[in-house]
Amino acid sequence: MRHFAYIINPISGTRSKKDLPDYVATRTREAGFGCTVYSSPRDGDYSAIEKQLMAHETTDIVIAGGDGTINAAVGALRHLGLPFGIIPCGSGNGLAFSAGIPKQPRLALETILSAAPAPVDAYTVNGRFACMLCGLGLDAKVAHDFANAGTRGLMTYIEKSIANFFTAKPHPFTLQVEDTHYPVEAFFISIANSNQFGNNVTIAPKASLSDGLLDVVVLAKQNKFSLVLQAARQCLGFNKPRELTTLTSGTSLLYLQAPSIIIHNPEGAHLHIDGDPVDTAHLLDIQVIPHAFQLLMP
Ligand SMILES: Nc1ncnc2c1ncn2[C@@H]1O[C@H](COP(=O)(O)OP(=O)(O)OP(=O)(O)O)[C@@H](O)[C@H]1O
Repeated sequence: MRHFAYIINPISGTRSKKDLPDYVATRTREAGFGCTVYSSPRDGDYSAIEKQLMAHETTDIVIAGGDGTINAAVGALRHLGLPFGIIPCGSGNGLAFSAGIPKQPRLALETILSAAPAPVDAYTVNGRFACMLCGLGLDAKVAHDFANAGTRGLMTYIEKSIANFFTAKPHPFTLQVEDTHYPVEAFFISIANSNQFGNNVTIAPKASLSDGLLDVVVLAKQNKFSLVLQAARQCLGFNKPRELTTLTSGTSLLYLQAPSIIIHNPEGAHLHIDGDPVDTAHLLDIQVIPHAFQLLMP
């Protein structure tokens, strides 16, 4: 018999999750399966939960949280080889929405109970697990401010994005794909596995969750009006990915796909991984992990 483990983050997003444990347990048992409900560990240490998963002969792991919770749970538990499901309960829910998982927790649960697992890529940033989107510069600074804001949710995210937009300054970077080096001053660099930032705002509309490629988007130094226009063109899917070797210097928006990339970050621009702020580095080695885990998705 299938046995579902639900890992619920009590603080992600803004929606109350008070009734969620009872709801998922009742509905899962009604469907004829076993289940256990856990709270996500605040410190990201999943070793105690892992022991429980094995003791209960768990067959499926369902994460109710945002991208940060998915990152921590999948990074810690994917070696078990069990399929993951997502009930989107975060502020952005980029991976869940990229995978077409419904926003409503009840519908997401029905998808999980009936879906077949499909492989999804992930990647590492200097060896650290990432599954959705990481970024350097402006959006990472927003992630740092968001984490310190005291409130979560979309409105807080928008407020922090607007405040940072007006003060943002470009940073020097060098992109390295195989033997090609491309120096660029940029407001931000996003490296996406999913096709969006979250909340269905696309950053790399062509990004596939399972093509073995990362989508890299760079917004280079330009005036802020042009920055908005270029970002809008990218979000609306007007740009096509190009080879780094074909880009001329002075290009205001770079969009490329590669299985790995090295980014030199001499000024130590802020870094986020899956929406959570992390310590930055002067050299970032980013490598895709093809078919890193199985996701229950429509
Ligand atoms: N039991 C817990 N108590 C308190 N904090 C927790 C707990 N479990 C996880 N966390 C923290 O919750 C934070 C937010 O999680 P998550 O990223 O999933 O939500 P979000 O930021 O609201 O959504 P999204 O990432 O989709 O924008 C993470 O930084 C994580 O460390």
